[in-house]
Amino acid sequence: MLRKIANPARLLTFQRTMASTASTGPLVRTELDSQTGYATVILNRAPVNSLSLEFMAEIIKTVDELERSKIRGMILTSPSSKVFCAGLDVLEMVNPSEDRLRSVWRNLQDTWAKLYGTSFPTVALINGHAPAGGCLLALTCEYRIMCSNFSIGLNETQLGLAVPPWLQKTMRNTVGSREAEIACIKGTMFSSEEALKIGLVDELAADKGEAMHKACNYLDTFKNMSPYARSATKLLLRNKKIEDMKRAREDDIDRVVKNVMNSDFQAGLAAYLQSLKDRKK
Ligand SMILES: CCCCC/C=C\CCC/C=C/CC(=O)SCCNC(=O)CCNC(=O)[C@H](O)C(C)(C)COP(=O)(O)OP(=O)(O)OC[C@H]1O[C@@H](n2cnc3c(N)ncnc32)[C@H](O)[C@@H]1OP(=O)(O)O
Repeated sequence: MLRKIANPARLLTFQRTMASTASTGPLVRTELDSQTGYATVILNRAPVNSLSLEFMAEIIKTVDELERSKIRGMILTSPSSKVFCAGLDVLEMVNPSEDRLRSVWRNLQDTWAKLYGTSFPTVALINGHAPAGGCLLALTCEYRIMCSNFSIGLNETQLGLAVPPWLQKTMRNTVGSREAEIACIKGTMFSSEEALKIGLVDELAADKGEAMHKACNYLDTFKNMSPYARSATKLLLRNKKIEDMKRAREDDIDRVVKNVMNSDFQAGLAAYLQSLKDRKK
């Protein structure tokens, strides 16, 4: 459940309706507490918040809007009780047109860059599983609070995908070189407790209410600090990585197209999709 806001009149909700969504309501909901200046961004693409082209475009637009609104902090979360984000929408990779695949990958790069380079402080409230692109979203935030009994990790190699350099760097920056190298190569999925142990998340919480409380505590640490000094320092730390990604982005896209258009990859993906269905039987 979302944190109760003392005065509901203070709650501003930005809502956008998106075409081609299976979710009810907008793909991304933002609730702004005007007392604190904290925005809760709720990823809302049922059933598992998988990242389609349109969903990522909506996340990017939301962050742009929040930058303009001069918020004091953002909490990124999901309305699901089981899944934070299931990663890239695997259907985007099934025999895609090359143009769409290029756009999907470009939007994933931009989603990462936009969230990684926000001027305001960001917390991922990971209230469910966060494989692959779900872990990527969490890694873009400054601070991660994870509810117990879920899993998180960059499992791309398990799916036959290479982890791109910019994402490897983000993982390295978070857990250190050795842990990142092994985790990326093996495609390890970590339990919440293991993730805490290696520093992939910063705190655990028993439930979403506790996680929200801890997220606000993190954001409160900046309450009396100059937003300029804070964000300038963050961007000095992070901008080079964003610029590096942008410089190499076309090569990155070419590599992904080659990877995904390959018939062996497509055969593996078909088997993977079947295994997702079989798990339910
Ligand atoms: C363009 C290619 C670029 C390649 C570059 C490589 C790396 C770059 C790094 C970033 C990108 C990474 C690539 C990815 O993110 S690939 C996706 C990886 N994700 C997964 O492997 C997650 C698979 N899903 C699960 O493990 C589970 O669904 C779960 C998230 C643990 C949730 O389990 P549960 O609550 O039990 O729900 P269901 O399993 O029943 O799922 C409900 C429903 O949703 C469908 N679904 C699940 N995940 C995805 C997904 N990622 N994309 C699309 N659809 C998904 C699932 O099939 C069910 O559908 P049906 O109800 O119709 O059966």
